[in-house]
Amino acid sequence: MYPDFFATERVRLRALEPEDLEFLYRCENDAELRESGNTLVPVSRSLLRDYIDKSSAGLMDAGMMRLVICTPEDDRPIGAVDLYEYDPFHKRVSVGLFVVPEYRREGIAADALRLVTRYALEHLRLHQVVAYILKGNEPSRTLFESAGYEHTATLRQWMWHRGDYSDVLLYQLWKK
Ligand SMILES: CC(=O)SCCNC(=O)CCNC(=O)[C@H](O)C(C)(C)COP(=O)(O)OP(=O)(O)OC[C@H]1O[C@@H](n2cnc3c(N)ncnc32)[C@H](O)[C@@H]1OP(=O)(O)O
Repeated sequence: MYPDFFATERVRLRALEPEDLEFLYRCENDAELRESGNTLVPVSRSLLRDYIDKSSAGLMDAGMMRLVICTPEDDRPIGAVDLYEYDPFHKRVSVGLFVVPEYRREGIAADALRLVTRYALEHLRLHQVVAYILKGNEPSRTLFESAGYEHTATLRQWMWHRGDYSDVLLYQLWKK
């Protein structure tokens, strides 16, 4: 049987819907997520509405895609996983994800990361998936290592984080 790339018993990954606007708005303007990302200004609802409209283009056309992480029972959005920096020549893509605090430590991110990695390598037939993790982000390091990613390089002083430049660790998982 062909694998289901978008569901486990714990999570379902689905495309963005117009109804996700308020969830996205909350997350994009969340202080914790902002500090681990590259957002410099508050994100407006109008910008996000446009983003949702265009999100159906898919990874191959848009170079990026966001999947909403949901509870399988009621489709409630509890996180998101992004594939971005898609490179069709070198056949690689970057991955990033978050889970809302109320649903953490339940294996949600572990399932979502495994699903999206498998989707990228098996269904899209990419050669590798890459992740950039702030050096101090221990939960994420363990999460990615458990999913089979290897720490292969360190980008020194790569991101401004909490008043100082922080190293960023490059994690890679490639087809062996
Ligand atoms: C490339 C990147 O995307 S890096 C940025 C990642 N995103 C963020 O840092 C945003 C804020 N943080 C979060 O959204 C969440 O804490 C995440 C995504 C890091 C983890 O989400 P969760 O759903 O809680 O992770 P999950 O429950 O699947 O944990 C998987 C494993 O990761 C590790 N882990 C997760 N959270 C923690 C923690 N707080 N402390 C230590 N280890 C942790 C553990 O090994 C865990 O397995 P275990 O519970 O069997 O010990």
